[in-house]
Amino acid sequence: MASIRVLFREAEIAARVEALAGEIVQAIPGDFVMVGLLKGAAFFVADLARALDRAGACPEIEFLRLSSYGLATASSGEVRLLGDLPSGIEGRRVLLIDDIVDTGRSIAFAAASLRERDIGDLWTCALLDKPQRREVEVRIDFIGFQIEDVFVAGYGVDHAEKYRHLPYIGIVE
Ligand SMILES: O=P(O)(O)OC[C@H]1O[C@H](OP(=O)(O)OP(=O)(O)O)[C@H](O)[C@@H]1O
Ligand SMILES: Nc1nc2[nH]cnc2c(=O)[nH]1
Repeated sequence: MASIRVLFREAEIAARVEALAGEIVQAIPGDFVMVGLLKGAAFFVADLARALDRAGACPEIEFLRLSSYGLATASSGEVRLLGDLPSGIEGRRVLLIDDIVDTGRSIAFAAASLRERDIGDLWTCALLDKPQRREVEVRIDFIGFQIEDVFVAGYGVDHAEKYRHLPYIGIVE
């Protein structure tokens, strides 16, 4: 059984999510759709949506379900689409949201898939960013925290499907 060393406590995450919502409403006035990447981004999307409401936005919420890591701690190199959006995203402005950007493959795959549907402007947001690990070039407009090359879990992020339920984010050791 792995152990988890706390990296970001619940209150620290909440404060950063609140600040990110402020940055997002400044940059994206008007209507937009949040598109979260399941499963990892579920908690982040839920908290960010409520923070966006407090900041004065009223986004719609959709999800795409992708998988790349499976039970492993390294990307399979192949992103699979396990669950798609309903129709009707054409022409909409989208804020694409993931919990973590590592190689960049998952969010780049999702961004490409959205662009194929003729959406309006697209912004990207990640709670955690590991820039040292990037293999695919992708622009992240809103970043919660930049972290080193460590494997993390908690707050929706799993290690072999465990630890998503933790209210904090920790390093898997
Ligand atoms: O930048 P990348 O190297 O693509 O890694 C980031 C992705 O890896 C995790 O997803 P995972 O495939 O583990 O699926 P999950 O969201 O269901 O946990 C995480 O939620 C990101 O979507
Ligand atoms: N759980 C988990 N999934 C990831 N996917 C890409 N990087 C990570 C990570 O650090 N932790």
